[in-house]
Amino acid sequence: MSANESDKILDEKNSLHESLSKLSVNKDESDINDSNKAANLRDLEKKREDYLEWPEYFMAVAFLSAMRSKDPCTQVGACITDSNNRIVGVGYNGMPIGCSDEILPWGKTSSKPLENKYMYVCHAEMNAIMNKNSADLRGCKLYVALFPCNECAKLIIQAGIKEVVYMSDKHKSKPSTEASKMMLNMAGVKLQQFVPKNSKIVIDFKEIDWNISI
Ligand SMILES: O=c1ccn([C@H]2C[C@H](O)[C@@H](COP(=O)(O)O)O2)c(=O)[nH]1
Ligand SMILES: [Zn+2]
Repeated sequence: MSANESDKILDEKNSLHESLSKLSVNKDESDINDSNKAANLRDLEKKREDYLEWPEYFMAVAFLSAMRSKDPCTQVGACITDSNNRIVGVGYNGMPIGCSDEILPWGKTSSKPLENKYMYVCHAEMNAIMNKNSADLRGCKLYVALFPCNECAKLIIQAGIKEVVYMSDKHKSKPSTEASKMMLNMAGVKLQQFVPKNSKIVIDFKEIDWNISI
């Protein structure tokens, strides 16, 4: 055999080898794809593990409700639940029914008390209690974005709510928060700061694959 012929045979052999190894890489990829598909199908037959737990869900409802607030500084939401984990009241801070939130003030820095929001705004907890859809709230839990003020604490106690789960305690040094804590403790209302398991809970309508056109 000539040197030329032997080179040609060697080239053909190398090229065959290359094609075979490409085929085997493709086969590996397709094996991985198949096993991913199988795993996804198996997942669809099992209970989901990343669903929202009750406390996360109720606090998220409180925060969603806060998004309805027109207060430019602080939006507070509250969600009341019964012993069967049913939501029995939801509310956010806003002006009283029939009192125009276009006319009443939203500011807080006027030297005239009548020109500040504080005289008029109904607190989230008050609205959640007033909006209740069950006969009474005895033994219920209240989930709220901000630790309740002293006025809300009185309503919580009188309504028979037995536990307050709050997110922020940013006004802890205010006398109204101190008075609130004193009364809630005296009345035996359990206080628990919420520790979120999820740093984010997102509803992205565009991500939901239900053929919704946005
Ligand atoms: O227990 C509470 C305390 C306060 N709020 C509401 C009332 C106001 O609308 C804001 C507080 O306004 P700032 O500008 O932060 O003073 O929060 C409530 O709903 N519940
Ligand atoms: Zn309050």
